[in-house]
Amino acid sequence: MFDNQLIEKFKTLETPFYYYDLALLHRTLAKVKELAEKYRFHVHYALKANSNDKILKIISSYGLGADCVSGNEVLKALATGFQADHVVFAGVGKSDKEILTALEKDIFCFNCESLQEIQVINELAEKSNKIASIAIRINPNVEANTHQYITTGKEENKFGVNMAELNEILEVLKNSTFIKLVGIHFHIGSQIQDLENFKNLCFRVNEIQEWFTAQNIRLTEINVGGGLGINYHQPDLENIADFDSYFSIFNQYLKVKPSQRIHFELGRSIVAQCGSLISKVLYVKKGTNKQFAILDAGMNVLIRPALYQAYHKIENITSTSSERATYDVVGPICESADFFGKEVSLPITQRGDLIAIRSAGAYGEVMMSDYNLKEQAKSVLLAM
Ligand SMILES: Cc1ncc(COP(=O)(O)O)c(C=O)c1O
Ligand SMILES: N[C@@H](CCCC[NH3+])C(=O)O
Repeated sequence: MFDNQLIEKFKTLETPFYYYDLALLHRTLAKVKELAEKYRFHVHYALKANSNDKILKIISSYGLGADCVSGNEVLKALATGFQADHVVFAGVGKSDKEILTALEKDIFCFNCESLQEIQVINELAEKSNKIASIAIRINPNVEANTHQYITTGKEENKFGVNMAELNEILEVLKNSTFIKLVGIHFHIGSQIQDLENFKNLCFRVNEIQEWFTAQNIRLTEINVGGGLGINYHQPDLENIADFDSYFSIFNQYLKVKPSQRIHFELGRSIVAQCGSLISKVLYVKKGTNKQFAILDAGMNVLIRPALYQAYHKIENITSTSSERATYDVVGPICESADFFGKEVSLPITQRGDLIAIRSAGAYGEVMMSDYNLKEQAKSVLLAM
């Protein structure tokens, strides 16, 4: 992944920084585009995974739509080249201001997550003199087999509405003259590696579609969300996610009518592998039973290990030692949760070595904070 020329370049840069391999991003997007065209699927990139301007401009240049979860994401998507009529807007807590922004910009569709939200959108659309297209986000109650914090499609999650609420929602929609129901939306969770879960989602969507047909409601847009997982353990072996298998499941198992369009909202699988957090070893400290490699990046720069006990592959990219030792790789923040990996085997590591924390392109830079008033990491984008 990192050749000598790149490592020499890294040595000249101030750490920590997020490095993005743009050549890999382009290859990933070319694959997604090829399959989307093959199956006539509509893929929206989930901005929440990474909203770096340069990355967004590259993604929009492949003709993808945008999946946004705030008014600011909607504005950012438009500013970076996504077309308004390819923007979907989800979120359990859309503020009035955000809804008005999205109405003003004539986005494609609101993914609505409650009866209350539908009522507010109707009122605001009337005031704005617009008709809002909406999809109802339904909890399919399908297992995602992922971390509990990133499971979203179960009845106990705060997202979407449950099937039992649909009759009441349809009643409200009858009187909501400034709303047009165009579709249904699902998202069962993130970092899903067992593709069986998506197959189960298809079966559930088929049942739910039958329910709508029985109510005599015609839907044109079926949005199955995102969630395709990536290989955090072997990023070089599988640097492009298995989009072939993923899309072919939906092609095979989702029953669609000729007038219907299938939408996806992919985040992690598009940007995770092209990003690495590059950090410098400040100190190697010996504890009673272990040694710590203390980096200049902490949980404020990449919070995933602290928040979800997430695994990221850690590499010492400058050590020349052929001997190895075990280190807890930690950050400088005043929290015991501030670690990137425990008992990590690395070549003998010294002050000044550069450490790469891999697969950090998704939910890395976007979740950065200035906790402890530590400096935030910059981003370095190269197509080497
Ligand atoms: C509604 C919705 N759509 C899309 C995504 C993107 O998911 P992922 O990055 O796992 O593809 C998320 C995040 O989980 C989400 O909540
Ligand atoms: N932030 C999470 C993913 C959240 C997905 C958004 N619904 C992660 O780092 O894995």
